[in-house]
Amino acid sequence: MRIALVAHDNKKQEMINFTVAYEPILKKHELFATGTTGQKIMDASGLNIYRFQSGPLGGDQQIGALIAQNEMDLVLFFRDPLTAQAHEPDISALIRLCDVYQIPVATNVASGELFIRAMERGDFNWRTIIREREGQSS
Ligand SMILES: O=C(CO)COP(=O)(O)O
Repeated sequence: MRIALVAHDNKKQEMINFTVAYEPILKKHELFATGTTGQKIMDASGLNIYRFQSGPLGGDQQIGALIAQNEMDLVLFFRDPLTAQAHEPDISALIRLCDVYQIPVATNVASGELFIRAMERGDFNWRTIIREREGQSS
């Protein structure tokens, strides 16, 4: 599974705690993140993460592009709902694309935990099937 990890500044510590706690599961997957989130996770854990640009500099859009190409399976985006973000349109666009392509997206740590456990149980194996099928037809 390809997993995108994104956290706004006030949620970065939650994301770090989350990824450290679930490192044994996460390390079995291909991980992507926006710039600062990815750096902080790598500093705190042994996880290897492909980092895009920082969110305000286009990182959310880069993740959105992978979703539009059907190359992302799960998005864990711990949003800060109490702080205005200069790149709000990019954030909305990323979440919108998740809905367009029916990609599971968790916007807080509670739903993130449910998703990670579901993934470990194999509940998201349908994503692999869809990706392989679409890969063959294109
Ligand atoms: O702003 C973000 C997502 O909208 C996150 O970006 P950073 O991980 O670079 O802080």
